Amino acid sequence: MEIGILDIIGSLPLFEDFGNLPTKIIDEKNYKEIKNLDALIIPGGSLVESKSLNDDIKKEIINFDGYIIGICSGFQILSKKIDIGRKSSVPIFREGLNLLDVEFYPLVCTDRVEFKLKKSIFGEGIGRGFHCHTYGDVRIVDKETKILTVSKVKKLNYKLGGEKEIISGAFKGKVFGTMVHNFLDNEFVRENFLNHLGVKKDEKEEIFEKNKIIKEELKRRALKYRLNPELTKNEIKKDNKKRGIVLLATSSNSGKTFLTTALSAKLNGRVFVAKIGGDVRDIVPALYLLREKMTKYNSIKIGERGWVDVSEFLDYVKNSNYDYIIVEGVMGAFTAALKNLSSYQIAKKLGFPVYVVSPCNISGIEGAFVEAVAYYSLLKDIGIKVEGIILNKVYDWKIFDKLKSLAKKHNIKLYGVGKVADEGRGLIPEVEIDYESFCRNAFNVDLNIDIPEIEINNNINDEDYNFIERLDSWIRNIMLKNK
Ligand SMILES: NC(=O)CC[C@H](N)C(=O)O
Repeated sequence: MEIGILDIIGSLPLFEDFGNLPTKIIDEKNYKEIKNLDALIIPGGSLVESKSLNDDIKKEIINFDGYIIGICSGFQILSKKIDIGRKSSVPIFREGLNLLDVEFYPLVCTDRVEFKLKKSIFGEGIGRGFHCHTYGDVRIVDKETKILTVSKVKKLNYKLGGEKEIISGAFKGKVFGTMVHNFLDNEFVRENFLNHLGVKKDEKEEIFEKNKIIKEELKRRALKYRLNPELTKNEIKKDNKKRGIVLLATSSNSGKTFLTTALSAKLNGRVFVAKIGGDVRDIVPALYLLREKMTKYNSIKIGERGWVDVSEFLDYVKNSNYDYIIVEGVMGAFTAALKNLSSYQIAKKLGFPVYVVSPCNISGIEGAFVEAVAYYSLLKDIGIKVEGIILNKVYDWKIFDKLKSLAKKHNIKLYGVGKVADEGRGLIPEVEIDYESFCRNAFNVDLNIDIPEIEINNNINDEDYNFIERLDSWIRNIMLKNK
């Protein structure tokens, strides 16, 4: 039994376990072997956005007569066409392989879901998994293609609504696709599939053995190691310390995702990235680069958005063997503070040191610095350990240097990250993202910040946050000085 997993530019072959079924890596070099497989799994990623499939690979997949299982991006490329024109006034269609009579349109969903599996070679029943996509409006356009999965979702396009059922998967003949990550990790799904393939107990063990070996190989091929070959040898634990930070911004669109990715690219050690709130799409580039799995611990709840609460998160990272924990905030640090739904409140509960990220493209470098200093001071007042400021999208280093000297005089650590020369569509997370290009750009960033040791004691200080009072006393102090 040989089950292939596609490992090409833009794919996420370790984003989930795929039931531990893959036994063979199929890449840009050995794609001719697809025809010898019993089944091919096409993982998620940015296969459409990265234009990952060349004509030769396309041909092999189209002519393959075994089972094809596409997950998320892997499902999208099996379709007729995908409109990736999110935030565009006209659709931007990309052609799929036309193996399923399905069309895709923009619909953001990042929920953990329960899905109903319709009768198929995977059996039928209720399973669990998660959604993490931008183009998730699945429209079946021909009767020959049937519904495979229906997911229960609560949040679509960022809006929390009531619970709703949406079509999340389709199949026709031996071609299957679903938007549900962890689909094959549902034991009944995997067992039914193996039974259908006629796999007996011994052979199943063999599959799992081979799977362990190829997973190690896939990890070695992570973009992080391809970019930093020296880390392949050195990446051993130096000490038992855990280091970590939270990136809090002065606004949304500050480039936190880019910085999280940039940090993940160069750190020498095991890196765990997490997102405050539900938008796990933001940490996928880092997971792409590191070739780490998406788990429920990668998203910290804020109100009803997100996957695990702070205490569950802290327990998990405390008992993990990660060396670095990088947490990305959502929106600005104080957005929704009066509803007790802001990133700074989560950062405070975590107790990790914070960097203030301030983008220079709206109020200029000077304005960005002023805003960042205000945030810095208020966060400190609130009792958060602020480690420094990162000005992002710096366009003039002379101006930056002047501010840096000033910051130094006041003992504030100030870092700058230059503007990315050409921010094409594929480099804007909210619009369209090509993981390979985004991560390569992030790797080129020169950002050498201190990541302090953290103490995780999980005695969460559940004080009743009264933001207005905090703000009041902070303003009073400023006004006093001005008198
Ligand atoms: N997780 C994924 O595979 C994402 C698929 C695709 N890039 C989307 O955003 O819709």
